[in-house]
Amino acid sequence: NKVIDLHIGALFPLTGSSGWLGGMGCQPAIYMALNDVNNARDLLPGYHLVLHYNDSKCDPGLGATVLYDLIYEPPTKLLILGGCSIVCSTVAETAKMYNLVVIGYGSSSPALSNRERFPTFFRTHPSATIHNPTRIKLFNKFGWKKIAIILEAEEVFISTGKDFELKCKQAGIEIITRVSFLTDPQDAVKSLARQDARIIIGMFYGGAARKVMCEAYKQGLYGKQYVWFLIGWYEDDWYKPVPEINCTEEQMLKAVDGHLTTEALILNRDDRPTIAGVTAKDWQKMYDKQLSKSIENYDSKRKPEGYLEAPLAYDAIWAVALALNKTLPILEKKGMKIESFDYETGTVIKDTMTDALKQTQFLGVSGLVAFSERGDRVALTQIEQMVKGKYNLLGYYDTQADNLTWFNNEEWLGGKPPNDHTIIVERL
Ligand SMILES: CC1(C)CO[C@@H](CC(=O)O)CN1
Repeated sequence: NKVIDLHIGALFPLTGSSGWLGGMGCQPAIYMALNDVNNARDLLPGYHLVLHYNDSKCDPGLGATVLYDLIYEPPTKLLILGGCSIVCSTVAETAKMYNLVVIGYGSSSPALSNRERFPTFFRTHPSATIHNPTRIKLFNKFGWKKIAIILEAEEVFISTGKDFELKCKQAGIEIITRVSFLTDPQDAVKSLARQDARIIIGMFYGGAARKVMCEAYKQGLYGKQYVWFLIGWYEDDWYKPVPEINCTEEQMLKAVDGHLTTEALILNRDDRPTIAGVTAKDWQKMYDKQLSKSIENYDSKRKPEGYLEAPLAYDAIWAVALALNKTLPILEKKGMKIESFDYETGTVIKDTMTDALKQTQFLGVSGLVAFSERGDRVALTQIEQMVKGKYNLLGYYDTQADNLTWFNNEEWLGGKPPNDHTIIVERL
């Protein structure tokens, strides 16, 4: 019997001059998943998923126009996949007017957890706020109660910083100072020094991280009395100076020595077979092969942007397929067909899809895939420490279970964890 096509829209940040251009790395993973889903025997019987995509350039304005193209050019799309946070905000805000579910595979902004604004938004990419409970868990572990924050004035860091301060207050942790900068962190670092900050949380992109840590070197905000918490998803040699940084590599190494990082775990770490039918490690080999086919003279040392998030894109298609699979029989009972969906009257289908996504759970290549009430990805976080230019794995944290797996690999320059402020020893 005839196979019916179900059409999905997607926006990839492929070209463009700013923001996260992760479409390059994510698109091949999405096609891998489409292939696997369409070949899976007992999934979506009688249906075939077809993808229609446009380049968003990680630009919200262009994102809106190409969303309209996807909506107004036949065939009708059932849902939309989105990448960059700033594009997903525009797309998810608009898409709900067309009864469209939106799945973010590359969107980390905390703002997207707003269920009033984005009632049909789900994401396989964890929100940036996932770092915050992990940071607080470590403060409690090492007895730090006075914390300083320095952040780059970007929406994602401002909203993560707000969530962080709220959680610190709830945990009885004092924020002794919070500073931000647009492009030059010199004054911000100066005020950290003035406030005698010792435990410092840095929220900024990799480029700004180089400037901050070079400034920290110049102002002596490094060494055995300090702990810097940085973000863990920078490229491996992020601390190596680039022309505009006036610190040598060895000065940078001194500044970054001993810092801790937190990041969401977005590649399954054990050897269980994932939804792809293979382990995450084996999947990555297949993905690498796919990349070398889709990017001419692909250099496996220069990973494309989106390489890290590719498992999230792969799992997003599986989440859609499994949720759709759950939706079919429910619609049948209502005498409805999924292929009858249209933007004006599709409310019941959209609601059934949303309910199905809320219950969707599976072991994806990116780890256990599950969504919170607000559509946020549930995930573990990973904690590392840089020692002499190399990151050592310190542990994992499961926020939901408040469970810290710790390997006792940490090294302190002063032989023990630094204090969070100057201890005045009374000479009796
Ligand atoms: C870990 C990172 C780099 C965070 O930003 C995401 C992009 C975005 O949130 O717009 C992609 N993944």
